[in-house]
Amino acid sequence: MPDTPVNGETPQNAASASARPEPILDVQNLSVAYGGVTAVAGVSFHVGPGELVGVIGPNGAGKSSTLLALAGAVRGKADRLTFEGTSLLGRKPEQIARSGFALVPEGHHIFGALSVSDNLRLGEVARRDRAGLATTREWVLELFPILREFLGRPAGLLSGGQQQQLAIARALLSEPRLLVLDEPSLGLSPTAIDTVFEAIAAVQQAGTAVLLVEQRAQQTVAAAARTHVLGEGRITMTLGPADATDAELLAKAYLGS
Ligand SMILES: Nc1ncnc2c1ncn2[C@@H]1O[C@H](COP(=O)(O)OP(=O)(O)OP(=O)(O)O)[C@@H](O)[C@H]1O
Repeated sequence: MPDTPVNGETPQNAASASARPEPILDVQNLSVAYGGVTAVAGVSFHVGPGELVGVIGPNGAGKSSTLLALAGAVRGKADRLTFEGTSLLGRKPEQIARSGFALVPEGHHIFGALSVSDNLRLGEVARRDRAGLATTREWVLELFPILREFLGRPAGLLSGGQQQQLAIARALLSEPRLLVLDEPSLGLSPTAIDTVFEAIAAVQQAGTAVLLVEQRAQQTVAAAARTHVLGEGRITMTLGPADATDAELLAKAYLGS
């Protein structure tokens, strides 16, 4: 697949833009700077309803900064930054989190002293529909059976992979329309990584849109409808599932060359 311009949308995408459904997340020309350091330099991409979209790239490419700007945790500038048609610019992280946008940040951010069950309850606080909540809880525990087994155990005693499952499960309990994951495979064993990727596929198949930031290029490209390669704050390529078997292309994408 050829390199794409800075905006990262393929020409085909651009041509069919009028035909595609309204994106759930629309990012146009997003930039993030920390003082004089530019971390994200004009990134554009979209996530359609129920789509899984990937973002890969080496350390320091600007992946986390992009997600933090979407979630309102750092201030970004953009021509357009909308979630379900509403601008995210200038909104507070807690407002964004309550609007159906769930970010699972890098690292697990679970509460180690609390039980698995109590950690899960924290994901339920904004839910008003108690009947629907019971269904979601059951679905989440089916996705991550290990959590059901350890409901009464302090979350700090779980393995890294189990803690990551807990963090994703907690986010799903808020019943987000968009689940945003920042490097969920980081530090996990190969088996735990497979479990996390299987769960992400199941989440998407259940109709939730997913924005997945990863360093596991091959698995991400295989799973996502589109995977944008980020290098030095810019989208340098956009890959499709068929590219997942092209080792040379993936290496080039990963090395940012
Ligand atoms: N709070 C900050 N203050 C100053 N510079 C920062 C800050 N956070 C990130 N940066 C810089 O911004 C650039 C992008 O960092 P970012 O964490 O977004 O990249 P990343 O692709 O997520 O990397 P990694 O995979 O290592 O997490 C890097 O040069 C980084 O040093």
